[in-house]
Amino acid sequence: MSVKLDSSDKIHQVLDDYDYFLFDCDGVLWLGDHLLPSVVETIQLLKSLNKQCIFVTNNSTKSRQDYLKKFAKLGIDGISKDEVFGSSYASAIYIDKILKLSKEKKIWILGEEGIEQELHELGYKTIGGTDKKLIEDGVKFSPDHELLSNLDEKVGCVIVGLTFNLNYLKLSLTMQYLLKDNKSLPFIATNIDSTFPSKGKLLIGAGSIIETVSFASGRQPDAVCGKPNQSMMNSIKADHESLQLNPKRGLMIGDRLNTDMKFGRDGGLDTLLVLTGIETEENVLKLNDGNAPTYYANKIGDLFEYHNK
Ligand SMILES: O=C(O)[C@H](O)[C@H](O)COP(=O)(O)O
Ligand SMILES: [Mg+2]
Repeated sequence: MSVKLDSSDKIHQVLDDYDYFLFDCDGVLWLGDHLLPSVVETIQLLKSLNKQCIFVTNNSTKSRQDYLKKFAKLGIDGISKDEVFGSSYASAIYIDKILKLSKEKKIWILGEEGIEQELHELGYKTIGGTDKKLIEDGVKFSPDHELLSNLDEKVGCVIVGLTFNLNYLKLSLTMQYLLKDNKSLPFIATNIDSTFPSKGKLLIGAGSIIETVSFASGRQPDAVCGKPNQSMMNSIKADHESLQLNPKRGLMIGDRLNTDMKFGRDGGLDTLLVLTGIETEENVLKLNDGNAPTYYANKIGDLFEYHNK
């Protein structure tokens, strides 16, 4: 049964019990560009107590560099690039270190800038993505579009993530590359999140876009790099030996059960679910012990607000 963090005593105990606080972003720190209450104060409190704060997001639309700008813009200071892990970065590392794709090859992207930047940083050339040619206003889609019949022979891999500027041409080109060479190009998905939490509304998530091209092409992704996949957890543990040695000194904080909470649990960490994103208290209370988060709270800011009571 999950313990609700709704008193100063419980919060003080949590602050004593953990040295590493792994934060999900969408639905925990913010909703879009809307910062959630007492987030800045909570991170300042944890840093003042010499706690390690690490940010682990499945949102592939931004690179780690872009997230540093967003943190600063929202007043969350003192965050460094090696404290940020995103599914765009995890996917780029997968293509480079696991697939070992030649830098002679190009990568077709159905996604936003974050994926482009992380791949470019590793020396890869990309096509698709934010290419303006693919979002020509007022241009009626034609199956005879020259790009559909002139696929780039240098493309060696397809990656799909959350795409805000989505259209039929991009979906169709992605499908052509997934079918190319007898369906032999590696198909990488950034994350499985079916929905995207925004202020006051739930939007379509990366997972739903990936399912669209997957269903159409008759292919399942060869790899899904975001949470709950442990690749980001292994990178974090590789950088933080004492967490590797004692994962129980780590607390994974998130708003989604099938990504964040599973990611933490599979990594051997304890887990805290906050109710400012995808899940409801009702969802949590009906869970059996095996899948129930260690703790839950109304919002992450309660760590600060109850600490000061
Ligand atoms: O659709 C998506 O990609 C997700 O909703 C979003 O990215 C979740 O990001 P996170 O909560 O892991 O920061
Ligand atoms: Mg989230």
